[in-house]
This record gives sequence, structure tokens and C-alpha cells, in this order.
Amino acid sequence: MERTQGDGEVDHLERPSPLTDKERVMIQASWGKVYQNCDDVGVAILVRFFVNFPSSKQFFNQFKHIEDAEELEKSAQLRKHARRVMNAINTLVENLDNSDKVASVLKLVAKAHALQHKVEPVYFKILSGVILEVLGEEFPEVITPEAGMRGNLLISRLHRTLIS
Ligand code: HEM
Repeated sequence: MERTQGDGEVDHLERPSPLTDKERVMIQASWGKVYQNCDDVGVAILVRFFVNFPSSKQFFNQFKHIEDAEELEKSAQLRKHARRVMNAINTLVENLDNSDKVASVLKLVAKAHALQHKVEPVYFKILSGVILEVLGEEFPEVITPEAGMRGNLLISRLHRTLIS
């Protein structure tokens, strides 16, 4: 299904086909390399996200007024969220063969962000782009176009959970 948003952007919300065993193993191996460096990678992703999309800082009381990238990098709240994001993705990747678990993790994250933190769903889409951008730069050998596309589909599931 394709939905056209108000600004004319076409949003691909089609249900992805189930992963084959081969794809699952490939994603888990690729992610394993990323997760070995989870602290550095997570912080690099979030700093890029908050520097390039400053309005996304509004949800974080401790660094919403910080503009300098080096200062952002030191923020304890940013570093904590980076770890949480990386750990949540790790749980998803470890459980790719358990769709109930994947759905329950996505639902928990989606509910907390929508209801408690009041984060608009669009920020998840933006963050997913930044994740793929940073991983593509840092791990060109593991982020193939195919893996990138699957990553996008995972995030679009999260986005769909958030808006439903
Ligand atoms: C892949 C995407 C994301 C994942 C997996 C994720 C995960 C988490 C987790 C596990 C927590 C802690 C539990 C909770 O309070 O819900 C959290 C907290 C939070 N998240 Fe996210 N998050 C994501 C994206 C975002 C985005 C895009 C924003 C806003 C732009 C955001 C804003 C927040 C805020 C404000 C908190 C509370 C921070 C605090 O209390 O210090 N998150 N997130």
C-alpha cells in the first residue's frame, strides 16, 4: 500500500514479506559487527540526528538547548538514550525469528514514545534515515542496499505501530 502524505512525499507502508533464514542470518551477522561498537556508534548516530534535526532535541530536558556537537556528545542523557536505542535494536535483531517478541518490543517502545514522551512519529522516520546514513559510512561492507532496505522496513513497522 502506498500513502501520499500532505507534502507530496510517498510513504511506503506495505507489509514486508517474512525474512528468509538466509536473510535473518545475514542481518544478525551484520548487526553483530555494529553492536560490538554499540556505544560509539549509538552516540555518533544520535549526535548526527540532534545536530542535523535540532527540533528533535525538544523532548530531552537535559540537552535541548545545547548546539555544540562536542558538548552534545558528552551529555549523559544523550549517551543513555543511545545505549537504549542500540539495545532495543539488538533485542529486535536477536529475535527476528520470533515475531511475537518483535511485535511486543515495538509496541512497548511505540507506546512509551507516543504517550509518555509525546514524540511525533515523523522523528522515527528521520532517525531511521540517520541510522542508515551513519552505518553506511562506518560499516560500508555490512550495510548493503539490501540490508539498508530491510532496515528501513523494520523502522517503517515501528512507524506504523506508532501511528495506529
Ligand atoms: C529506534 C528508535 C528508538 C528507540 C529504539 C528508542 C528507545 C528508547 C528506550 C528503550 C527508552 C527508555 C524507555 C522509555 O522511557 O520508553 C527511550 C526513552 C526516550 N526516548 Fe527513545 N527511542 C527511539 C527513538 C526516539 C526518538 C526519535 C525520540 C525523539 C526525537 C526519542 C525520545 C525519547 C525520550 C525523550 C526518552 C526519555 C528520555 C529520558 O527519560 O531520559 N526516542 N527511548
